[in-house]
Amino acid sequence: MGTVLARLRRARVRYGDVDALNDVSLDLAAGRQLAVLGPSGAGKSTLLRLLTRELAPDSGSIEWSSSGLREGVVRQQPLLFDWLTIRENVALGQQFRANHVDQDLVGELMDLLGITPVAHSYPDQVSGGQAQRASFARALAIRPDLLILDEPFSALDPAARADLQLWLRRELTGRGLSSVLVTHDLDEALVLADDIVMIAAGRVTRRWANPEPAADQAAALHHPLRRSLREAYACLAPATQDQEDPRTAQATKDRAGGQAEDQAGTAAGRTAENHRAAP
Ligand SMILES: Nc1ncnc2c1ncn2[C@@H]1O[C@H](COP(=O)(O)OP(=O)(O)OP(=O)(O)O)[C@@H](O)[C@H]1O
Repeated sequence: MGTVLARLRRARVRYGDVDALNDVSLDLAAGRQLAVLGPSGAGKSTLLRLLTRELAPDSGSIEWSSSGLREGVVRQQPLLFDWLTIRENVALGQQFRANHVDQDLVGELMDLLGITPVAHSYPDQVSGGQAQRASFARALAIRPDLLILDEPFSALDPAARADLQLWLRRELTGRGLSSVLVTHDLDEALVLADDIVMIAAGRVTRRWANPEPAADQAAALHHPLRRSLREAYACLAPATQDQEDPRTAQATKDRAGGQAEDQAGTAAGRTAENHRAAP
């Protein structure tokens, strides 16, 4: 593995009596995408707050490869300023950081994200998908080394979500960026992540390497790691076990070989799992 941007070692964060994170060790490698899965209250947001430096560990450590690393953040809601146009919102991160706006880059990102037609609109005049695209453009406009993504697709409709996920994967790879994505969507993790960790009760409980991310959400349904992720997640959140995802039901029907293929998938999943995420 190449350069490590950030290294957490045995990090612990407490809020009063609550251990929100406990004994978490992770490497964020340059050019790799990490997905963090886990049920509600597992500690995912707390982990992101360490990475955005809003918090420091109570014990253990977080070491950065450089003090000048740039982090772009995209959250569940776009968090745009209502009194600024979409273009002004996109440029805002640059303005804050450098007191200078690279208008060419802003224009290029808006083109890439398909929001140039709404450049002069205000946030309450655009769709939720367009607003979230503006939030991605704003994060990328600071030329980040690391993108921190806190369920950035969860408020989007399925078509916009799939579209933006594919766009993001291409951009992350094309620009050589690293990302940390918190998501509840296993298929999203399979599309976007090279490494996947599961957190429960503040601890990392499982790690997977994903040597071949799925091409899209439909391909994720047949991904060799899917069963393993699903089983691990179901153990943590029993309610999800009974709720058959309609996409899974269709995928199951599609499988001609049924059980034989399941076994092959599980075996392949195990092989991929053995190639574990560091450390
Ligand atoms: N400011 C706070 N004060 C006290 N306890 C907190 C605070 N923030 C989070 N917690 C607790 O810390 C634990 C981890 O919370 P965190 O928000 O990191 O979980 P999460 O995995 O992001 O959950 P969700 O998926 O619901 O957003 C939970 O038990 C939560 O109740």
